[in-house]
Amino acid sequence: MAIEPPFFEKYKAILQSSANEKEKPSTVEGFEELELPLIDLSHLNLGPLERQECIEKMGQAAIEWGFFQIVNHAVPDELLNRLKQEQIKVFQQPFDKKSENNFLNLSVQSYRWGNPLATSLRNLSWSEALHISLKDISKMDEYNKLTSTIEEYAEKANFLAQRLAEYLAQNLGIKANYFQENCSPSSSSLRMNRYPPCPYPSMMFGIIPHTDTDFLTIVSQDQVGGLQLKRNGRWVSVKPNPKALVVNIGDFYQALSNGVYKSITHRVIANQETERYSAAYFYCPTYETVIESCSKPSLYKKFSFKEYREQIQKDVKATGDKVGLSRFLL
Ligand SMILES: O=C(O)CCC(=O)C(=O)O
Ligand SMILES: [Fe+2]
Repeated sequence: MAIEPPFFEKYKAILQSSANEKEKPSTVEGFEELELPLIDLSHLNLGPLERQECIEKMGQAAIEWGFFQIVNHAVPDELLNRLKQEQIKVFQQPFDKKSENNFLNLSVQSYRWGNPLATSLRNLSWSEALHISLKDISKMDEYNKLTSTIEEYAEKANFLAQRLAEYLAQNLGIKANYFQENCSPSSSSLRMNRYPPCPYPSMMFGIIPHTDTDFLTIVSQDQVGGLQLKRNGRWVSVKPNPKALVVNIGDFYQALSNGVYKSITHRVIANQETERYSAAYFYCPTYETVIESCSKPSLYKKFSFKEYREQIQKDVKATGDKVGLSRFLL
């Protein structure tokens, strides 16, 4: 049975009408490949001076890039490999099974592909994803290796994300227990992405340009490459580093930091030959948490995670895409 989602059948009309369009998404070729600022977390345990330098470097990267990569992050390679193997196994199941409403006992729409509301190639992602809200993990079959691996990974990722968020907060004078008070291991989510080979890589995206709806994201990616971010008005490719995890600032940290840390637009380019896997851990607060700028005058209205999500849902329905933080500008 076929594992691939029926991209061609579903998006036939868009594919046909877009073949002649002048303005197509950018192609794979010709992007500069950059190494993200590298933060070695082992420096936090050296001396006070190295520790301070490391924290400042992280803050600087969050200001100038909105992205950095971390090594010596204490997530074992063995666990990352196991997560990838389980991820491969789950996506290799037949499409009919993946798209069942109670697949893995998760909430409806945990398994996603393409974009049900796509109106053109610009808002169509050539990928499939399992988006697991971590509060759902208790519903999954507990004797399953996928469940236990996700549980193990989520615990490590949560610990790491909280530490990163706290170090970043030190540069801004946000109170030390802010994240402990507002985030819990079950308020975050894990999105496992699979990018199948795409027959038209020059015409469409693996994931359309977006910013992340969270405080920060920790991404584990394989060596295929394709992640790009917008830097000084240009798209640049992130060079994969097998030892590193990628971290990016999300909309909530941009709002909390009053625009100091940047939630940068990023995307994934489709690849004609090779499938690609990544796993993104979204560090989020509880729904009721109200996010408010840490300094005055505030650039943004305060909003709860719930309000923000509802706004995104409205915008996606109306435009096929999320509008994001600019909705909340004062
Ligand atoms: O696949 C990647 O490298 C990034 C994925 C991503 O941006 C996301 O899931 O939000
Ligand atoms: Fe993202």
